[in-house]
Amino acid sequence: MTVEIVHVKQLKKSYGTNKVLRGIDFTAQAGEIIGVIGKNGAGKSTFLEILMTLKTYDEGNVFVFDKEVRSLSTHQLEGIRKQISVVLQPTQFYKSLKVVELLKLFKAYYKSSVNIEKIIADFKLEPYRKTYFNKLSGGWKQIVSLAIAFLSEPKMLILDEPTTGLDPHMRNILWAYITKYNKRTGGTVILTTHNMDEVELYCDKVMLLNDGVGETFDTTKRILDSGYKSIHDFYLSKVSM
Ligand SMILES: Nc1ncnc2c1ncn2[C@@H]1O[C@H](COP(=O)(O)OP(=O)(O)OP(=O)(O)O)[C@@H](O)[C@H]1O
Repeated sequence: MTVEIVHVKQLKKSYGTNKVLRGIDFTAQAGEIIGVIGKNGAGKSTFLEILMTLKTYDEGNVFVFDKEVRSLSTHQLEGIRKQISVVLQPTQFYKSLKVVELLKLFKAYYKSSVNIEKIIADFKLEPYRKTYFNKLSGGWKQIVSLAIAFLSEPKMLILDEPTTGLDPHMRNILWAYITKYNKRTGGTVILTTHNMDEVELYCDKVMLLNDGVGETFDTTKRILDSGYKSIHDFYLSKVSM
């Protein structure tokens, strides 16, 4: 049986006169890993922020866990947000804490049963456990932010360009974690990336945002079976500069 986690119908969103989303249809079933792709400025982050319930929209319907986001009270929104994890930009607050302290703090906040030592091992954070967050390099800050996102054992994880700025080993570590989390908990992952190889390797489905609409929304396998050599080729043939 499939369980629908997100259902979007004819979603429209403008910033002033800039019509960014012009009628998006989209669904995410429990357990899917979906890659949202498209050129710079296509509206990927805007779309994800609407799914995170952080941004308002102008027209259409957005259902998350079967609830229409627009009609929810603040209290109901909080209930939904508890089940979603997102990677937000670290705040000033992070700076004064060591990696292990941050993880412990968020574990307590989320009332998570995840083992901190396992997270430290999985994300290769052992050498940095006592390093202050603000002394970490950009890529390691990102890894810590991602580790925090996994701490809550979310039903849905929304990641905006999670691998940008990570070296090849760290990308592999993150993808290994995402796929393990997905298999173990059946959690749904929706992410944006400009790396088409990652989409091809790890995503069940692909949503191509182009000119404000979902030009293609299909399984990675069907796209490849339809004759494209790779998702990279598919992207280049569909999207002009
Ligand atoms: N808060 C905002 N106010 C006004 N315009 C915005 C705002 N956020 C985004 N935009 C505009 O909306 C369009 C889509 O931006 P968005 O960041 O969603 O695209 P993106 O596909 O994530 O881009 P990238 O791949 O470069 O990160 C762009 O033209 C951008 O300038």
